[in-house]
Amino acid sequence: MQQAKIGRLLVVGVGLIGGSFALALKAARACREVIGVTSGRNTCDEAKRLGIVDRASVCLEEVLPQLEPGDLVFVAVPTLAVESVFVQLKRYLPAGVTVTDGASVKGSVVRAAEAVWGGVPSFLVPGHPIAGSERSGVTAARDDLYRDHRIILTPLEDTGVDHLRRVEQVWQAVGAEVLKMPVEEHDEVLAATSHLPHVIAFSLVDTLAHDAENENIFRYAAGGFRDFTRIASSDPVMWRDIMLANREAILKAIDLYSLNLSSLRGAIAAGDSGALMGVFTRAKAARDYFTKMLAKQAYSDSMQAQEITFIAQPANAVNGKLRVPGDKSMSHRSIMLGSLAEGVTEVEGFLEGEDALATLQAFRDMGVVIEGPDNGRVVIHGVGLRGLKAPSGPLYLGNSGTSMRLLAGLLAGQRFDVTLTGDESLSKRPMNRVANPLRDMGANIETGPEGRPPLIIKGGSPMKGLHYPLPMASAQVKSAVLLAGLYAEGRTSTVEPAPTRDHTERMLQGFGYAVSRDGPEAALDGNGALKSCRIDVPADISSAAFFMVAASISPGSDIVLEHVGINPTRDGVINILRAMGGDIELLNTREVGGEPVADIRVRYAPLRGIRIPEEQVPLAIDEFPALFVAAACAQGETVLTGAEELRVKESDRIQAMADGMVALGVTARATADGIVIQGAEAARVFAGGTVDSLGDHRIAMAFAVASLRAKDTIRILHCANVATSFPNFAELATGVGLKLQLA
Ligand SMILES: O=C(O)C1=C[C@@H](OP(=O)(O)O)[C@@H](O)[C@H](O)C1
Ligand SMILES: C=C(OP(=O)(O)O)C(=O)O
Repeated sequence: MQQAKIGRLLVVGVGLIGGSFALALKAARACREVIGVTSGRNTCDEAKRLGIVDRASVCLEEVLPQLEPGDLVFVAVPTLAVESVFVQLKRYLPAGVTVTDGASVKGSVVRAAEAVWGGVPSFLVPGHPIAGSERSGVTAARDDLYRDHRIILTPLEDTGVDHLRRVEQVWQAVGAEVLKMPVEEHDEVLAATSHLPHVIAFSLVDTLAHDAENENIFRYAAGGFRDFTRIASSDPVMWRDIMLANREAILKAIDLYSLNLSSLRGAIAAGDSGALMGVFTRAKAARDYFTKMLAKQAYSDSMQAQEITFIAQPANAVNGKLRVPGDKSMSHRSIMLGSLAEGVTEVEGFLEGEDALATLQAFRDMGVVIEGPDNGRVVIHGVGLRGLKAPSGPLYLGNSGTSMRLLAGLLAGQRFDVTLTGDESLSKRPMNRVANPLRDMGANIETGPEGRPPLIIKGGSPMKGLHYPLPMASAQVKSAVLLAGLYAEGRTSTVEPAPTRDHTERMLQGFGYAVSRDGPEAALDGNGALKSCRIDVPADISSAAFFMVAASISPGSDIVLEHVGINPTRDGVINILRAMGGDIELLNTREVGGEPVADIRVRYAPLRGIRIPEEQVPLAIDEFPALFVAAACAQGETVLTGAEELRVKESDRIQAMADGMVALGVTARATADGIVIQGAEAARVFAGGTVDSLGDHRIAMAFAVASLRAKDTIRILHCANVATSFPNFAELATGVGLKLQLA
């Protein structure tokens, strides 16, 4: 049985909010008695009959003196009636009793307290449950109204620590999540998210109800009207009070909304289809995002937002045909170049993973109309090289290094200022590798300490072409410089120390922008134009790699990966697995939209350890976590060198994989620029155990694949970011034979 959190509960106002609190506390056995105070005898009787209160009274001053230290008073009357309750509390409330409230406006509660006590007393903890319904009154009370809902408390400087803790504990006892916020912030947030929608719903219904045609309007009103206006059935007194109590913040919200409504009116009047699509696609994306957040699915803000653990039980083989999601690198670039093109670009096969969605959202935030994604289809209404608009706030790029580095280049030559931010992992990644050459081109860019994000880019800097020999083999750096070159005076060229993925060069050419390529050098002239086109994004070889390794290490496996991009700057995983003895066949090889594509058949074959040729490293840079699992299952030693770049990915992938493999009983030793792995021939190479993916999608998926040769269950921590590159990994993996569960 749950321990009582408080002594007695006195609910002042036994309606939906107060009554539900009383019922929930009783259900949680968090208090020993509930006393209700209501304004009418009938409500008292009803509250007792419904079992909401143990006893009830219409007279607050009669009940208050009976309270003792440790008891709690919950004031749940309409906002403007709070002050009269406080007057009584001042006279009759015994010391040691805690008071909280449920009013929707906190500024007015604080003002009422100041009027009565001359300040906010330490025992008063203003609060607001973000739960409710259009129903009101004692009969609407429910014991689960607050379960999984948020409660905002707005404690003040003088609020007593014990009182605050008591209020927090009772809300938690009824299953609510407690947040804290300053009073002013609460009132502004609520004005926008709750009070304004009520104003609009009341006003819409009132407008239509007074129309001469109202009968027809209500008779034929379809689902939309019903959904939209549900809240106009709410309690008028409560809402009148809220409007008066939070007047300033609500007026601000109404003014902003009126401005937007009148510009939407203007767009409709002018037949401006672009402006209408802009508003509607942005709003749809925002609404979908919000639905995903409520469903606790990640979207651009994954690591902190949720915890996912993979539980991978030993499995035997993978079999079947599957198409993994679209290529991440190409998906990013399709949005970037489509936005800068003139005309409408249609993309098929777009990766609906968080990284690519972060890029998409960034361009929406800069005024580009983008329809979709809808089953991998995206339609981008390009604005031309000079058509981006200043975003209203920082561009948040989640976990995506590619988004931040390529955008840095593309935005360095704009006329507006912009700040690029990211999640905890991205905020630790080095950005001077792009900031330095961009500064050499004339850009004004500041980074955080040690060259880490955020990137603060000041617009209006004239850019000039640069010849840039890259200090490291990085497609992101190469692309950032070339994209900045689009805005530079004269010619910009890059020379890479080893071939890296060339999607930027290929796709620019697909958009009709001339890029000259000569061995390691790529060059373009600034101030040209991109012409819209169609893009077919093939399946991502980096995602396919997990299944290539899965099939290679588990006897009896035979798998076909359909429509995979096999660009020669990305095919290191095929070359390395083949060198280890892997059985990989490329079927139906073809060219789609300027990129080579094939169906890849992989069958089990015994692998042997190798010294991985350094020239393969950039061609397989993202596939090493999976390849290390293959190495652990190969006969003999595998040695990787020249791969120090792996240390600055979403995690330090050398250390993360070495630690995880050692935890699973494999002999692996991290070196400064690689790893040495002793392969084992046993049927079950990996012991069971727990490994930490450190929030790195590729580490998480690699250890899931290891379960095919594991003795016991592998638990993989912090796997939410798998959604950045491969949102349906678990579903596809279990479909072909892995035994993977999410917890
Ligand atoms: O340009 C790209 O799309 C990418 C380049 C690579 O990064 P580096 O350029 O840092 O090697 C790769 O690791 C990343 O996943 C995607
Ligand atoms: C390194 C990766 O991506 P990014 O640099 O875009 O975060 C990756 O996907 O493995």
